Amino acid sequence: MYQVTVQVEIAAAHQLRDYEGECARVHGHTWQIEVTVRGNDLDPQGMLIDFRKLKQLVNLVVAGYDHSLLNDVPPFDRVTPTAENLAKKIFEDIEARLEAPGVILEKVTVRESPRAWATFRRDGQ
Ligand SMILES: Nc1nc2c(c(=O)[nH]1)N=C([C@H](O)[C@H](O)COP(=O)(O)OP(=O)(O)OP(=O)(O)O)CN2
Ligand SMILES: [Zn+2]
Repeated sequence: MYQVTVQVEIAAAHQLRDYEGECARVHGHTWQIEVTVRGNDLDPQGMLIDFRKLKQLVNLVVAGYDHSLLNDVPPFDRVTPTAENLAKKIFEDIEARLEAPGVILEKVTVRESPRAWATFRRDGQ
């Protein structure tokens, strides 16, 4: 089994709702979004999926969040933009658009900083 991982970055502000502490105020992060796919078979070029194709897809999915206040961008106008919620939403959006036979989306990790991150993956995977 092979795994391929790519990472992209966005700059965005957010604020936590119903939260006691300074993170309830608007503040920003350079969010790192790490996406891992897996599969058993390589194409004739020896790739599970081209890094560039996967990065393009991730960039497409997160483009609407870059340089935004996440709390203004659906669904985060209703759902608090925690790293966990962002990871799940990005996972679902990538999964819906991933057109690569035999390539399965394994996990999405969203880092607010090098010291704090959240990962979403499907149960049992
Ligand atoms: N489980 C989660 N906990 C917290 C989240 C989150 O998304 N999921 N988010 C926050 C805040 O956004 C906060 O900006 C991040 O908190 P923290 O990592 O503590 O940020 P600091 O910059 O203060 O951390 P240092 O490591 O001290 O620099 C809070 N919790
Ligand atoms: Zn934050």
